[in-house]
Amino acid sequence: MSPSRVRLSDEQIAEGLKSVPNWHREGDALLRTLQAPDFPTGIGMVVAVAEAAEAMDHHPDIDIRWRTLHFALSTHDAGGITVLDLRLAAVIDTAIESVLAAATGTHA
Ligand SMILES: C[C@H](O)[C@H](O)[C@H]1CNC2=NC(N)=NC(=O)C2=N1
Repeated sequence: MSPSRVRLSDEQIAEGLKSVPNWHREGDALLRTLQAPDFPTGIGMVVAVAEAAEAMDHHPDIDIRWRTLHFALSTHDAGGITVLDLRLAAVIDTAIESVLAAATGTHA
């Protein structure tokens, strides 16, 4: 099994979460919930995340209800949280920020 698909320890997860402060752990998943400004922008976020996840070959669970997006990350093959989930969390944050900046015309 590649190192990236090895379940992380509680300590490793806690340490990794420091780099992705928008996320928190619940059991064997990393979770993030956010509000999009409107439904089309929320869908745009989902599309951007989907493209990034496909490129990584590591995919989030996504739930969107109007403007509320829920992301849950876990490595199914490992039955828990791996470094792939921490990497995907950072990738999702970047994708969301990019779509939001484009939608609101605010580029850093
Ligand atoms: C064959 C393919 O690489 C695997 O099925 C990938 C696809 N995307 C995945 N996504 C997630 N979240 N967990 C996995 O174990 C996983 N495995």
